[in-house]
This record gives sequence, structure tokens and C-alpha cells, in this order.
Amino acid sequence: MNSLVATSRNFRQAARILGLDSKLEKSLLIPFREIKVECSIPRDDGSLASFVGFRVQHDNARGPMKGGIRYHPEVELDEVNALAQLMTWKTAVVDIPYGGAKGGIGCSPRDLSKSELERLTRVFTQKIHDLIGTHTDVPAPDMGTNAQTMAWILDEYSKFHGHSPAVVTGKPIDLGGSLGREAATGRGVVFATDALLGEYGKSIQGLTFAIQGFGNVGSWAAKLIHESGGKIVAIGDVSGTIRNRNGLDIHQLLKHKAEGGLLKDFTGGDAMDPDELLVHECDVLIPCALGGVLHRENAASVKAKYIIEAANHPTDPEADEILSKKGVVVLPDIYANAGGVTVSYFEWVQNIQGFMWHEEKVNLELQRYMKTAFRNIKDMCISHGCNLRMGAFTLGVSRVARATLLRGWEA
Ligand SMILES: NC(=O)C1=CN([C@@H]2O[C@H](COP(=O)(O)OP(=O)(O)OC[C@H]3O[C@@H](n4cnc5c(N)ncnc54)[C@H](OP(=O)(O)O)[C@@H]3O)[C@@H](O)[C@H]2O)C=CC1
Ligand SMILES: O=C(O)CCC(=O)C(=O)O
Repeated sequence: MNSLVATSRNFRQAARILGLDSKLEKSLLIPFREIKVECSIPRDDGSLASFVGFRVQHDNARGPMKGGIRYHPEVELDEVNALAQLMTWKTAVVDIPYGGAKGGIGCSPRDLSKSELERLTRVFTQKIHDLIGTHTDVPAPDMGTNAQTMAWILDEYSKFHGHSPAVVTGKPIDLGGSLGREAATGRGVVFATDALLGEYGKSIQGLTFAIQGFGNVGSWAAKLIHESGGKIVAIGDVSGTIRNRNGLDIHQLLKHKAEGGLLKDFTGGDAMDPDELLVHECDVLIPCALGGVLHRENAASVKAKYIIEAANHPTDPEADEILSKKGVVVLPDIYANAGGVTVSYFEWVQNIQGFMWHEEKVNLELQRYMKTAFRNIKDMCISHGCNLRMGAFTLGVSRVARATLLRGWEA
């Protein structure tokens, strides 16, 4: 199912549960602004290459719009719209003073040199600089982008507006980035997993995990789960998928990758069919890569008892229904991966204060936000008799709806 149709379907279900007025429902669904720009750059060989960049600003009722920028060949407007909408509900779920936005460029970053990526990022920033800003819309990294990408955006933006460190988060530490931001999404995933498992009298220690994706989110989640005594029995990225029924040594795998090795060539595990990863025998499945990977064709075969949505929108609504009938508990993306934007908020606060926090404070505050949000979601589940996804959606949507009504519509 198209990601925008799927996300909007979840929103409408939450609006029905909350009994939202239909005009308010429509106003919350329509994005504030959609930006589509052409980005042409000279390639290193002198030829011209053209790309399409997007920034969708979904809602700003609760504060500046916030969300990552993705570089991936499948980036297109509907998907960016869906991801921007998810950011609006996500920032509200963890109760940070932001709205939602998302951006992206349809490109394959692995096929571009570092200087081509820099040129592309600078051209994109030139096209959108007057529509983003510290108090309007604050980008951050997502798939295919990283702290270096944010440094280029900061530099290009500052040429127009003067030095503005708080215009992006997820920056390098030397440019005002926050300690703990790089690990934050993965760390938040682990706090979220702890909170969920605690409800069932379980803990990470001794459980088995399968993880799809070993980039920023997947590698940090895997490392922290490994260090908490969880056994990662299967993991995969674009290069391939590996398994080890006794548990993969994630520290060794990180070392292997840092030395330039491909995940598929790691000798501490056996190669397996990537399609089998999501239906591999395990207690907890954590998708940390693309959206829409759990769908009606594979959902019935999932063996995990718990799914932690570290990726954005990994589960199609049809898969959601199948999983629910099977009794699989799904911890939704707008909570499970909210650690990244929560520490982005801490970074923005530090930049505005001009004061840097210790990493311990960042991690403790993150844990506090994640624990509070989990309790708030559970309260919504109890009040409305709904599952965790609808608990999170009703929590996020009700907070945004209240802010919208309080601000009013008078011209
Ligand atoms: N970064 C952040 O702070 C946040 C990210 N997210 C979400 O988490 C997910 C991952 O983001 P992030 O870790 O930042 O992205 P990265 O680009 O750092 O990593 C993406 C990972 O996914 C792998 N991957 C891509 N396609 C496939 C595929 N078809 N099968 C298996 N693996 C695949 C990549 O493999 P390879 O390395 O081989 O390319 C890589 O390991 C996304 O859905 C993103 O929206 C959510 C909240 C915050
Ligand atoms: O850190 C941020 O601002 C946004 C992270 C993001 O894109 C996400 O949560 O999906």
C-alpha cells in the first residue's frame, strides 16, 4: 500500500477514536507546505546530473517543523509527505515543542563521490534556505545522510543568514552537535524495547533478536542490545544477511565494518536469504531500514512475538491486521524511533542556550522522555481500548489537535 495512504489511514482511525470534528481532521491531514526543487550539479567527470529534492512541511501547531532529510533512489513526494506527517505525530508523542517535516533527494548516495554529494547538498540548501530556519523548520539526518551532510547544510545556510547552528541537528560535535545524538535513535529503540518487554515481565537479556539494517539506527540498536545481553541471531544490510543461532558478536561485526568489510563477508555468521530475515525465528524483530517491508505477503510468516519499528513505516496496515490476529505485539515507529528527534531537540536547546550538556545528561533525559511517552501511550490504550499503534496515534493527534484549536483560525 502507498505509504501516504497507509499513514493517512492510521491518522483517520485515530481521529475517529478521538471523535475529531471533520473540518479539524481535514486541516490536520493537509500539509502546511510541499516544496519540490530541481537540483543540477556537475559530476566529477564534467557531465551534468539532475536530481529532484523535496521538503514537506506538514504541521507547525506545536512549534517549528522538524524532521530528517533522506538521500535514496526511492524518494518521491508521497513518501516524503507520509514521513513528514509521521514526524508531526512523533514529536507530539514524545511531547517536544515541534511540528513535523521531512525532506529528501531522489539519488543513490553510494554512486556519488563525496564532492558530488557536497555539491548536491549545497544546491538543495540554496533552493530551500528561505523556507527553513531555527524557528520555522529544522532538518536532521535520515537514511543516506549523516553529520557531514548537516555540516554542509549549516555552512550553506549560514552564507545567507549568518552563523545559525540551530538550523540543523545531528551536526558534528565540532559544529555544535550534541553528544549522544549519533547513538540516540538506536538508544531510544533500546529504551522503548525495555519499556515494552517490562510490561510482559521480560527483559532484553536472554531474548533473541533479528535486525534489518546496520546503518546509524541498526548498528547502534544492535550494539546496545548486545551489551544488554540480548542475542542477535540474524542481521542484514544491502550487501547481504547473516545469522548465528548462538548470537552474532556485534563488537566484532562493527570492527569488521569499520575496517571496510561488507556485512555479508563477516566470518562470525553464515549467509542467509535476505527475504528470510523478517520471518526468522526470534523473539524480537527490529526493522531498521526501509518502509513497507512487512506486508500481506510475509506478515503471516513472522515468527517474532514483538516487533519494534525502528524504521519509519515498516509495517503496512494490512500486515498490521495479520500480525494483530497472530498476537504479535507491534511497537509503533512514532514512538519506537523517537529517540533521534528527542535528542535533536536537546541539541537545538543546547545551541539556543549556547551551553553544552554532558553525554550522561543527554542519555538520562532521553530515557526520561521515552519512559514518560510509553506511559502516556499505555494510558491512551486503556482509555480507548486500542492497540499500541492507535495508542500512539491518538496521543500524538490529540496533542496536535488541542494546540490547533487553542491557536484558532481567525485571519
Ligand atoms: N537516523 C535517524 O536518526 C533516524 C532514522 N529513522 C529511520 O530509521 C531507518 C534507518 O535509518 P538510518 O539508520 O539513519 O539510515 P542509514 O542510511 O544510516 O542506514 C540504513 C541501513 O539500511 C540498510 N538497507 C537499506 N536498504 C535495505 C534493504 N533493502 N535490505 C536490508 N537493508 C537495507 C542499509 O544498508 P547499506 O549500509 O548496505 O546501504 C543500511 O545498513 C529509516 O527508516 C529512517 O527513516 C528514524 C528515526 C531517526
Ligand atoms: O532528528 C530529527 O530531527 C528527525 C529524525 C527523523 O527524521 C525521524 O525521526 O524520522
